[in-house]
Amino acid sequence: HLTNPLRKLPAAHPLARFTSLWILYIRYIGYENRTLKAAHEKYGPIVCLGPKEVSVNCVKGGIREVYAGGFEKGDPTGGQNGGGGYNWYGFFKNYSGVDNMFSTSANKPHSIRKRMFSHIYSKSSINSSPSLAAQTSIILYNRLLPLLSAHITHPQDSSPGILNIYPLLSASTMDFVTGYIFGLASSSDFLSNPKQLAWFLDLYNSRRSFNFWPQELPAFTAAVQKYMGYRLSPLWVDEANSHIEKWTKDMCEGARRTQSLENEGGKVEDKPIVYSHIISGLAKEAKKAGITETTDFSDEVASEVLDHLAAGFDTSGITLVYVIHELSTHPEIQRRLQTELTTLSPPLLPSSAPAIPDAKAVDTLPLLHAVIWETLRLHSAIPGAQPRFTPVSGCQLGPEEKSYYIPGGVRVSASAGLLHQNENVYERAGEWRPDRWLEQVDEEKRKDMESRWFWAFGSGGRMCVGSHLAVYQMKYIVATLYSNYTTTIISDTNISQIDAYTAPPKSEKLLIKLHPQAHVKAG
Ligand code: HEM
Repeated sequence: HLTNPLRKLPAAHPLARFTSLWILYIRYIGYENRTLKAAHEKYGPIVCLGPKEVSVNCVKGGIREVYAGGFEKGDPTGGQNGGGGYNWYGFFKNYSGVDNMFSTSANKPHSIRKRMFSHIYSKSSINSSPSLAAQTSIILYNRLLPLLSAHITHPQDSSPGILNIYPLLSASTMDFVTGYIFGLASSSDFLSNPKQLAWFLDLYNSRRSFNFWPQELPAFTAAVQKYMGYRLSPLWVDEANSHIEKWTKDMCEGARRTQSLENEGGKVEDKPIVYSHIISGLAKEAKKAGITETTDFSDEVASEVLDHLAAGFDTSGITLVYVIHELSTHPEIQRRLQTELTTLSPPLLPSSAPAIPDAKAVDTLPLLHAVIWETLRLHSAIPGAQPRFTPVSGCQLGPEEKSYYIPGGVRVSASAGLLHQNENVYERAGEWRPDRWLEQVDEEKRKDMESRWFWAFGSGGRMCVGSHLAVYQMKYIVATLYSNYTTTIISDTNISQIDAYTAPPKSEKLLIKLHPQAHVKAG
């Protein structure tokens, strides 16, 4: 302890300087986000969480150094020959340990993989993709709108128009993301298959509370199982993972078949954009590395796309449920949004099908943009800590007036949920106020709000690759819903977010009532 430079930092708890058991316990009981919030409020922008762990909550001396500075996900001082140490994201490998971009420990292999995807997920590719436009039209007009209208005319087990909107939002985002990855013919169609949707969500969500042991203490978890025959994570979690993996491989296989038929007049919406790209990207990499024989990339491809579809559907679904909750509790903003949506041409009404308004037109609607951004700020789908490790040589962290030397191999993290609470940047930060994004502010203030402190998608080399796809689909879904309906709350009990890295509502539901607008004919 006496030689540990972290002893000079304010400690989040008296035990934190001496043992990591305190922060492990906080994580085990699901209190990490609220504990870090209280610690930063009390002690300022840098706090010690354990003998080899700190949390930062500032831009300069904080996220700028750690994330823009490219600190690695894996501990560079650990493992054999260095570089192979603990990596919190190793938990996100699929197919019994096959890495993907998100789980990759070191920056070098990560950036090779990321370069493969940057183009297809760029804003210009997303906004101008004929495949994605065709998929959008089909998902919105042939699936989402008929389903909403059926809730009015044939309510399943409640009064007309009353429904739990959350699973429907997850279904929409899954259909969008898998559509873009695998092509529509090989993707999920959860909006039309409620049973399949329920099957998937049950498998996916049931695993959430079993992350702690394999993610925080993977070596210990494996040792307990090996030597004591005791599973700290139940067997059915592995079984749920296997089902999801098998389902993903089936979609890969579908995309492979579509791709091989591409020259035979396939439909534009069936083009497997991401899948094709990764196949050709991996083949190019293999060629560069001098590998000439045909290599089977199927596990690598599936591990990668499984991560994209999980990251993409869950986070966007969570954001959307809060968009709808906030709009339903702010009827005046909902009305202003509906007025703004009438300016779209063609309008997003069933009578316009199959034509949809241009992606750029949807993207530049000022209030829609403000509503999405304010929700990403206040209800970040990933509000939790994003851990990295300090480089071997160590670094200086903390605000200019009081920075500290941090040695190599220290776990360091920041969180969107805390950065977005800065009152100097976001006044009345606890309130959902989309108008803050529409107010006239000076250039510096705008940069603070929009880029320096806005962290819903992270920052630096490992920030979200799917942010433009996320914003694209969320804007079209919200625009479609509010072009046709008004929403009010029926029950929002336990709508607040769970205390976790990815944070859906505690209740996993939001009961709303849909009120058709005058032009909507029930069908
Ligand atoms: C509202 C929606 C979304 C939010 C809030 C979000 C947020 C984030 C954040 C914060 C990270 C960095 C996490 C960390 O380093 O710990 C991330 C990474 C990532 N996201 Fe998203 N995301 C969203 C949608 C999507 C979509 C639609 C995709 C689909 C492709 C996607 C794919 C990924 C991938 C592959 C990474 C890892 C990137 C890398 O390792 O370089 N995300 N996301």
